[in-house]
Amino acid sequence: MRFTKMHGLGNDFIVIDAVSQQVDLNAGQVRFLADRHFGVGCDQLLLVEKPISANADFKYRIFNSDGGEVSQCGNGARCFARFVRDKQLCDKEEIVVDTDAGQLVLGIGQDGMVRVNMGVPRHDPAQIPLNAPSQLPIYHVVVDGESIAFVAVSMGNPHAVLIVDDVEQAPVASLGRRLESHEVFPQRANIGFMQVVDRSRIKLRVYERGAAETLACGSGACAAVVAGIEQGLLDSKVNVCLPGGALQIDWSGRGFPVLMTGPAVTVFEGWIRL
Ligand SMILES: N[C@H](CCC[C@H](N)C(=O)O)C(=O)O
Repeated sequence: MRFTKMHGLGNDFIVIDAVSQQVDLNAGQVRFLADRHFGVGCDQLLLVEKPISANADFKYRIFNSDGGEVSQCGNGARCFARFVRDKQLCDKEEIVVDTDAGQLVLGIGQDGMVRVNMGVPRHDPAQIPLNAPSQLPIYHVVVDGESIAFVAVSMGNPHAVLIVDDVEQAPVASLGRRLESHEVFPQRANIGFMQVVDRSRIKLRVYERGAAETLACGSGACAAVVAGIEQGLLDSKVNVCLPGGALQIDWSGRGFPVLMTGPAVTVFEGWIRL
């Protein structure tokens, strides 16, 4: 099976063309391919498939390194666009992809940066999903006797955003792991730790569902900007500084889509027998 190794700000992917080759992976095979010692190594594995909808060009499927299939991956969407363009699978200015959470629209600019319309964020607990009786601006859960405040939002995948004074000092590994699988999130969640630098700049670290802390999280960057704007802390155009680099996130408010712009890099091509 042919694959391409790519990354978006160090959030790395195995990308597989499942249009021109027959691909049928089970969770164990995904875990093997994602393993950084016994396999190829990646945070997520992405499949490029034939579309479901009449107006779409492809179906975009995403698997975390723990083998679980999920519905959204922002950095992966940029790599998806770069992949289909470089492989000459699609030469359209705008590429429409079906995902399990709706459609994304991808475009590659003259500067080589990739723009993604990440869709409209969802706040209803049932759509996140979140075990809460009603929609609140801030939720609280108790972890090890401490009350933790967070903003909850779905970008097609569940996110909890914590506002912290200093991301470098934030307990990303310990608290991120506990919150990721907290019972308040029936499908687990991605946990973002956001430091507001000013109204147009944040620092962010993300403990990802099914992958632990990554160098960058595209949907997490979108969720953090939405949370910051909802809390009145940010303007509509925000530079998000992640450990692996920076993304530009734009959001005009409820009912509007979140727009993400950033790089996508091909590292190497490979072939593996499963
Ligand atoms: N861990 C995420 C999927 C990958 C998201 C991230 N890599 C991104 O760039 O959005 C989840 O389980 O929802």
